Amino acid sequence: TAEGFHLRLLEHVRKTVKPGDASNMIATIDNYCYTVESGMNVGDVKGKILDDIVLETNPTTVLELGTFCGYSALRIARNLPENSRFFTVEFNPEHAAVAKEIIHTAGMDDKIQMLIGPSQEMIPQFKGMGVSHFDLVFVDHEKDLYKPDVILLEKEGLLKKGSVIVADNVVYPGSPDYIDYVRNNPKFKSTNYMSELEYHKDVVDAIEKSIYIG
Ligand SMILES: Oc1cc(-c2ccc(F)cc2)cc2cncnc12
Ligand SMILES: [Mg+2]
Repeated sequence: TAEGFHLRLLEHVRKTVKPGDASNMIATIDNYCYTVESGMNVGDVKGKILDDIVLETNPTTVLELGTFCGYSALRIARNLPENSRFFTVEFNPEHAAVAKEIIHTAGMDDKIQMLIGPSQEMIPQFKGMGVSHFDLVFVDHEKDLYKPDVILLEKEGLLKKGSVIVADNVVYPGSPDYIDYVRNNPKFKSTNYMSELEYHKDVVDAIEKSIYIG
């Protein structure tokens, strides 16, 4: 069962990974998910779309909602310029503990700051941490929180003209209220990137990129 996936993945990583190498960690996680059991990481196919958007945006301040095991945190951090600030929020302490070890083993501690707690409580704290706004936000947590959290980010003044919101799973499992909100909101310009569910070629999923125009 998916229950305990993070612990089985961590055991596999401890036995096989080459420390200090983020790309090797990413490949190791993908290989485990293709050959042993799939986890809810964004994966390599949608991960490439995410990589391209990060490289195109070249963000200096980034937020991820939904760390899980740290896979997408590594994909994002790997493509950030020097002296950028990257925060990732995870509410599940067991997942966060696995992510912390995976990020540490990959040698990316100094690029990624993990916060453990509910996104609705974490988001109001960023101004006080010296964050003026986020250039890019990757939304990949509880699908029912996509819309309220993006609304909260705007309310907190954490979006600026040109800020990019990248949302995973807008088809499967789907976040219909978020898609409806962001596509019908004149403050956002959205693009859909059709793809497939991680590690499942036969299941359709998509990434939505929404640029905040304020
Ligand atoms: O990318 C994702 C995929 C799935 C998921 C659900 C059901 C299923 F059968 C397969 C995969 C769940 C997620 C929860 N949070 C963030 N991302 C997720
Ligand atoms: Mg996802």
